[in-house]
Amino acid sequence: MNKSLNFLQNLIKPFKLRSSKEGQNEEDLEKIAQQEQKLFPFETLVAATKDFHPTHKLGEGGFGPVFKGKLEDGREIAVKKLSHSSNQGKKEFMNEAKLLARVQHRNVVNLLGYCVHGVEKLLVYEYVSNESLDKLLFKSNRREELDWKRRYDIIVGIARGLLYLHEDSHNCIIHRDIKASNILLDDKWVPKIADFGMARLFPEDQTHVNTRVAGTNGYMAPEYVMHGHLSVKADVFSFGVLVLELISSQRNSSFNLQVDAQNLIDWAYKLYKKDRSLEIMDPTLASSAATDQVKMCIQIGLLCTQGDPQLRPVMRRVVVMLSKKHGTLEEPTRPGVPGSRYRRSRRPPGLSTTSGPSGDSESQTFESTSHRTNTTSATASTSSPALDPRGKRPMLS
Ligand SMILES: Nc1ncnc2c1ncn2[C@@H]1O[C@H](COP(=O)(O)OP(=O)(O)OP(=O)(O)O)[C@@H](O)[C@H]1O
Repeated sequence: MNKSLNFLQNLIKPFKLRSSKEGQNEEDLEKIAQQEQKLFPFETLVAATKDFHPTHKLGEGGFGPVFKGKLEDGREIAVKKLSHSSNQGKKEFMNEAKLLARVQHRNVVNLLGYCVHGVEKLLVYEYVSNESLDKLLFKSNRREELDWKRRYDIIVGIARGLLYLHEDSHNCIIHRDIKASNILLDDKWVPKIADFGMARLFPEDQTHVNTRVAGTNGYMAPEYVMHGHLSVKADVFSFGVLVLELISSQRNSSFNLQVDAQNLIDWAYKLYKKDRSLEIMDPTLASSAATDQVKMCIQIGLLCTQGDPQLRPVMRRVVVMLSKKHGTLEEPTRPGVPGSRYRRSRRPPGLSTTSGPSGDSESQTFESTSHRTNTTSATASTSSPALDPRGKRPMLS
């Protein structure tokens, strides 16, 4: 009896082995497929963030809270829990997130993957260790750490990241929300553009909940605020504002000098016309600044913020201009009046929001609103000027 049992067991052994190996293989394949699809299991994110513990919270943006986490393999991540107001279906969200996870550039915050769990939709980003640019530039006493060389490298890095989004990624991505708080710096001061592609994830984005107190942010191109005309030139405008902010350490939106100017770019333009543009420079840069380079960057900032979008350079040209040691650049024309991404009340998307015909958006007071306008980010064709009323993709007019 024992003999025959042994015989039987020996007969079954190889099959048993094979089936457990197959099981292992299946598991491995599943893992590979998950990695390929950039799909994170919810439990992995729960474990990484200690169940989204408040002490792990990095902050809260218009799209929801962000938590710091650590994966089992040691990688640090930032997990963004999207607010439930995204009406996007699961499948569509996954498709869009998968697409965005393919966007990879040294100057863009990498989206490592995503997760859907019940009603929860989460995005998993690489963790960027230094502060966001606005905190360093405007809110801390660490401003001096940003000497001219660092600021110049940051300007060049943002320009390259934007060029990639506009021209070199698989789709043209118009960011629509370039501003100092959306630039994260890593431990080597490399700037990384955050929050790209959000309009793809919030297609009905006029329902986007924004819990923060709204205010003028002063980065939005006038043609976009007033007429809903969206093109890569809207990002170029915001980039120009950012360049001038980086040089002056002043926010365009809360520009408060006792000078005869509406805002920072207006002030910079007036001084430029008098050949005194260097006066906008942050005094802490005096010892580190290469004045010719600073002047050139001011001129580039002014070229990018010109009122007429046609006259603004594309990012490829900006990157070339920044790489020039010397050489003449064209003369900037009058700057446009920047607007705000917030509006007073809900109006049909695409219509004028905050800035009146007089263009005095900077002097207006904006009320807190529970809705964000459709101005986050879009994927579009470079030549598409008009805005998709659903806020997702610009359409050909
Ligand atoms: N990948 C990341 N690495 C490190 N910190 C991050 C990362 N992404 C976001 N954060 C931090 O999380 C906080 C919230 O970021 P989030 O981008 O959601 O909002 P925001 O930029 O403050 O506002 P908005 O939604 O208007 O752009 C910020 O303090 C930001 O610095």
